[in-house]
Amino acid sequence: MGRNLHAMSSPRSIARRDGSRWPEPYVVIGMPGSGKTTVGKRLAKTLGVPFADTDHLIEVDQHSSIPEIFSSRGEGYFRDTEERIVAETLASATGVVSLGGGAIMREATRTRLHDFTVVHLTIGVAEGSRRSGGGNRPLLAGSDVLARYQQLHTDRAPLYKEVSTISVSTERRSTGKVVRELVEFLDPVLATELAEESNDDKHT
Ligand SMILES: Nc1ncnc2c1ncn2[C@@H]1O[C@H](COP(=O)(O)OP(=O)(O)OP(=O)(O)O)[C@@H](O)[C@H]1O
Ligand SMILES: O=C(O)C1=C[C@@H](O)[C@@H](O)[C@H](O)C1
Ligand SMILES: [Mg+2]
Repeated sequence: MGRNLHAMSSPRSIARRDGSRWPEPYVVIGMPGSGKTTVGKRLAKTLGVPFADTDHLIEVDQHSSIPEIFSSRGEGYFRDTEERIVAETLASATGVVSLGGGAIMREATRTRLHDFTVVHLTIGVAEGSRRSGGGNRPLLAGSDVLARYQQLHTDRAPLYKEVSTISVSTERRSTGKVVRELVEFLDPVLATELAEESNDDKHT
């Protein structure tokens, strides 16, 4: 296991590309900009399982974008909605589920996550805040992004740690590399098959 990946325990389920077995979803958590959507989508594609992103499901449920929900209803309303959507999604989803960056702030959500294989994507404060700029993240909109990102990181780091099964860095590493490492941990049989396929491709 490389220095970029730390496993706290074994995965609870094995997902196969043919869809034969994945009794419960893998859940992806991490700071804004850590790559939950990007890595989650690619991981699901590689495993051949469905992908869901609770930020997107909240927007569908509310017929509104996340910045609009924050500005018209406030953060408390957003967090209540998020807690409900995360609970519904975890109760019914299979495959890979990426959560919003702050979902783990709710104790009820952390308690639910104790039953799942949780992948924590980590990122340094400088790179994470650089990736999170722009207007689409209400908690990080405007100026002083670095200082606010640092504060969120300090507040949340112990909460991510509390619920994660495995943590992997996405700093200065391609999405493909991160996904390959995750598949080696979550489904070693598939990882070997994929490595063999890629070797065959190189020799044909
Ligand atoms: N491994 C990577 N290397 C470089 N850039 C990346 C990597 N992974 C993601 N990014 C870029 O970082 C930005 C944020 O990624 P993404 O939207 O997947 O993060 P997120 O964790 O889902 O964020 P949020 O919490 O806001 O939903 C995107 O522009 C994406 O292209
Ligand atoms: O870190 C956060 O608190 C957030 C992250 C995003 O994924 C969204 O869920 C929303 O912008 C809040
Ligand atoms: Mg996202």
